[in-house]
Formats: sequence, structure tokens, C-alpha cells
Amino acid sequence: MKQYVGAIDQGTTSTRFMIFDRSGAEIGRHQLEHRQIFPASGWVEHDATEIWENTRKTIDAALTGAGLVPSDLAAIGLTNQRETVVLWDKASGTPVAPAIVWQDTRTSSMLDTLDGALIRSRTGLPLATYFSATKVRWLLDNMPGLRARATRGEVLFGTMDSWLIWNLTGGKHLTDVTNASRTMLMNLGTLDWDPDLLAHFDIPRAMLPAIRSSAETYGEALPGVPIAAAIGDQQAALFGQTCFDPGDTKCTYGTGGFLLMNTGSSPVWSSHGLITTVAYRFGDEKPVYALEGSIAAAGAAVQWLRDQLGILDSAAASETVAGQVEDSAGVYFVPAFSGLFAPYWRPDARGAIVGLSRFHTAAHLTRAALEAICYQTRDVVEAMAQDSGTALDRLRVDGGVTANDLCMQLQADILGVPVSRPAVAETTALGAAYAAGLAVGFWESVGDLRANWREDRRWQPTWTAERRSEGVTRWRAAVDRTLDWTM
Ligand SMILES: Nc1ncnc2c1ncn2[C@@H]1O[C@H](COP(=O)(O)OP(=O)(O)O)[C@@H](O)[C@H]1O
Ligand SMILES: O=P(O)(O)OC[C@H](O)CO
Repeated sequence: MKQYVGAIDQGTTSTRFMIFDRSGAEIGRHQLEHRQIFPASGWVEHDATEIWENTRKTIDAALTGAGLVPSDLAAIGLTNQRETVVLWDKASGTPVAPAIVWQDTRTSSMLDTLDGALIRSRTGLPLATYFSATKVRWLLDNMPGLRARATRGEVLFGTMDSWLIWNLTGGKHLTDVTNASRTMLMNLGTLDWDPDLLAHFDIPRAMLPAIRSSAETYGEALPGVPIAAAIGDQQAALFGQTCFDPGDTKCTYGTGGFLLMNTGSSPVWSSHGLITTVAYRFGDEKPVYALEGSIAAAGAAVQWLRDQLGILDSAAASETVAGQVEDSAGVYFVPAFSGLFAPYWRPDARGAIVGLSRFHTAAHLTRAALEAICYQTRDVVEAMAQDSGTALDRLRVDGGVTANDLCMQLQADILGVPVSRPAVAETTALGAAYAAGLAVGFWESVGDLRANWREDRRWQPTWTAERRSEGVTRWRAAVDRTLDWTM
């Protein structure tokens, strides 16, 4: 009997393949970072071919490292960075342009020409550069002859899930409903491409994949091993955290930060700057929806200190460096590299570091970066409380940044509620594995999965209410200083 389920987790920073057993314990993994390409200020690109090659390599290396062969896997689940746009030539399977990453802001001037009310009412999404549609349109507008080829179905569009499914299955053009809900082209009510939005963006339907549920057989990834789930990474983390009931909430801190609350079988529209999105859908069952607060730069702020300023040797070093000082000594760092997402939705914002004097060191700046991750999360937690009418009493966290214990302590301090990290912090991959395992009967029910969730560590708030309130006031003042910055 097959004892394991695999998961491809194609993130913004890296791609990993993970193998889990029936108890949800990790049996093997391999991970590879890919290049972050910044051709101009505000542009962020990936090489989709590099990502596909890394995917293949991580599957092989994880299986070999764990001493397993493909036939040991009951199924593979796929989860991915969302919104990022890949366009490829149908005949050759080669990308026609670099992938435009969700953080890319090159389309900001297009926003003024679009109907925000129409888009919001059909998709649950605010007008922002974040989502796929403006990026697809930009490529069609800027690459001569591309729109005609796309109209003839010769050039295909997909988010990363589609691109990987195409390659894994030898040419199936599919996406799942959670990824489709981030394109700005899917109608949240019909769960199909919206003809009015396609016309509004001038995007030909012939280039779009077919929309499937999050848990069903997509094809074979390896001989005898089905891809039995595809689900956006933040929705997968919600699943991996076993947030199956309305009101269940988690926050994932990767390159960006993403707080999602399960809202059950009806979409809930936000009045406080959150996104309405599909959480998951099983086969023909009714979809489950979520409210989401998306933060554009969380771990990306640490990456920037490491890669662009060179003041950290590694992301992990941010903990020791920030730990050299008691506090940020009045420095606030707003990493609005891609503008500000939830709850502000200000594409005109750009990053700022305020409050500097000659006294300040790399340690203060690093601590301010960690605090920024936590203040941004507080902003979306507040919006979520206003929309749902319920204050959070504990925050379940996961993702790369949660390895940083100091940052998680700061998060509890800045939120004023406990922060809880599960034993398996790789909940994104775990969620994809869970969805695939449920689809093929490896797990019987979500009840089996709930029983697998265990807490690893909990942080209690230590700041006084006065200190917290002063910090939030200063943070909001710093946010104000980032606005109206683009030409
Ligand atoms: N110990 C750490 N402290 C702070 N940030 C970290 C730490 N380890 C990783 N990160 C950050 O987490 C991000 C990677 O997390 P991950 O969950 O793998 O992201 P993604 O899914 O976006 O690829 C990077 O931005 C990195 O800078
Ligand atoms: O790669 P992550 O984990 O930062 O997630 C990216 C999100 O899917 C973007 O919406």
C-alpha cells in the first residue's frame, strides 16, 4: 500500500518538493531558490523555464533523498505563488516572455483606465497591479503580434499552476478555481471566466485554461502518480492549518504575508480593504470562500536587506542582528516596494525608512524590518476584525519567516494576542498534500487531518497596551509618508 503523498510548493522565492506520511509528518524534501529579476524599478520577473526545471529537480532529489521511488506516492498536490503570469507558445511549449510576478507594478498607469466597480463586483478584488489581468494585458499590448496569436489560441496564458500542470502532464491546459479567482477575470458567482471582464481587458478567451476544482485528478505527474490537487499557496496554507470552519484564520509569512479567514459557503464582501477569494473547492461540491488580507512585502523586506543592501549574510541572521538591540530606537521601515496592498491598496506608495539619526545601526534597521512585518499584519488583523465583527483571540502562523522566534515574539507584542506556530511549519505544502490525499482517498475526511494538527510553540504578548498603541500610531504616521510617491 502506498504510504506517502507528495507536494510541489512553487513559491515566490523557491520551489520545494515535500513528502508526507499519513500522520502529516515530513518524510523528505528538496528545495531550490530561483532568480529574482528586477529589470527596472517596480518590475519583478521570473524565468518560468528555470522554475519548471527546478520543479523537476526537486521532485527527483526529494524522492532520492528519502530513499523512495515514484510508486511509493499515492498522489501529488500542487500549490503555487498566485497571480504571476506566464505566457507560452502552444506548439513549442516555450515561454514567449519572462513571467511577470505578482509584486510587479509596471501596470500601475493602466489602473486609471479600468472600471474598479465592475471588477470588484464580479471578482471580489480591488483595482490593483497585484492580480494577473493587467499583466496579461500589458504583454498583449506591448509584444507585437501577440494578441493575434493569442486570439488564434497559439499563445496560452496560465498562472504558475497552469504552467507546471502543462509541463507535468505533457500539455493539459488547466487551472484550479483558487488560482483563477486571483486573475481578475473569473466571476466569483459562476466560477467561470467572465465575458464582460475579458472584453474590458481585451484578453482573448482562447488563451485561457479550463477552470477545475482544487481537488481532482489533473493528469499524471509521474508514471502511475496523479496530480490530485492544485490550489493557490495561501489557500493551501489555510487548508494545511486545518482551518475548515467559518471563522478559522491563519497568517502565512513568506515573501509576502497573507492572512486568510474561512467564511464558509458564501462569499463575504469586505468594507475594510480585504479581498474576497475562493478558499478551496472539492470536486463538484460547493466552494468554500475566504476573506484575505494580502501584504506585498513580508520576508521580502529581509531579502532586500540581505541581497540589495548586503547587511545580512542570510535571512536567518536577521534574528541575531535584530536581537543586538532592545528596540528599533524610533526607526520605522515601511517596505512598500510594490505599493501597499491590504488594507490600504495604494499603488502610489513606495518604501520608506523614517526616524534615522547617526546613532542608528544595521541592527536597528533589521529590527524595524521585522517590526514592519508585524505592524502590517496588525493592520490586516484589524480590518478582518472590523469585517467579521469578531476580534481574533489567537493567530495561527506559518511560512518561512516564522522560523524567526524574535519576529514571532514581536508579532504577539504588536497584536496583543498569542501567536501559535504548528509543529509542521510547512503548512502550504502540507495543505496541497492534504487536498491531493483526500481526493484519492489516502485520507478519509478532514477529521483525520484535524487530528494531525499540533502546536510547536506559542508566544504571549509582553508589551504594555500603552507601548503597543504608541507603536501603532508611529507606524501609521510612517505609512502616511510613503503615499503619493510615484510620478
Ligand atoms: N529566519 C528568518 N527570519 C526572517 N525571514 C526569513 C527567515 N527565513 C526565511 N525568511 C524569509 O522568508 C521568505 C521565504 O519564505 P517561504 O515561506 O519559503 O516563501 P515563498 O513561499 O514566498 O517562497 C524569504 O523572503 C526570506 O527572506
Ligand atoms: O510566495 P509567497 O508564499 O509569498 O506567496 C505569494 C502569494 O501567492 C502571492 O499572492
